[in-house]
Amino acid sequence: MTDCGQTRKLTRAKLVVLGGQNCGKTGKARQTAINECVGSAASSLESSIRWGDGFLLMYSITDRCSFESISRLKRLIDHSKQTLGIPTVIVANKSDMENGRVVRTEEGQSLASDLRCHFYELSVAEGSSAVEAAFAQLVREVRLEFCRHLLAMDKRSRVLQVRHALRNKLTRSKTMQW
Ligand SMILES: Nc1nc2c(ncn2[C@@H]2O[C@H](COP(=O)(O)OP(=O)(O)OP(=O)(O)O)[C@@H](O)[C@H]2O)c(=O)[nH]1
Repeated sequence: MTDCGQTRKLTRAKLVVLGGQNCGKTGKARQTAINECVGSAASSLESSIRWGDGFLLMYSITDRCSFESISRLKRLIDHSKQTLGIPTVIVANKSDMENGRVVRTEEGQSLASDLRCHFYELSVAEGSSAVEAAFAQLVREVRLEFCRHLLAMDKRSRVLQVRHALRNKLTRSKTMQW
């Protein structure tokens, strides 16, 4: 077991909800009663991405444009963070509006699988338990990433310590030879 959860804790995950207009971002952020910081794209997109630790990308099943913007947003996040491993979940909202559906569930699932993200189809308006589940998944991923980061830093600092000790030893033996 690692110590990253015990000695150094991630006190708050910074979560950002991004997506096209009218897809339900505001409702979702407001509904989420978890102890995390939730932001949406009120500031510029770039600064929201820089600020965030985890991203919830939302589209509406009644709006194909919002669906098509998801890949672009994911690319922007990957580019800005310079890594593909940023915690991200994809949410298809307005599942209660079956009559107006223009994006099939399988399309959302397939996109999420291509982008290696968890996928949820839900209705913010109906307040389904999937809303909480999506955020909980994102928080879990952010915590996991934080642990990975700490472990990598610990490993790097151990390597530096060993290198330093070796250098000291080598310097001492050289001094003795002289
Ligand atoms: N039927 C239905 N309507 C929803 C749902 N979620 C949000 N809405 C409605 O969609 C509209 C837009 O919701 P918002 O939460 O303001 O969407 P937004 O993405 O923050 O919108 P922008 O401010 O334009 O970015 C509102 O009229 C909501 O009531 C849902 O799950 N089902």
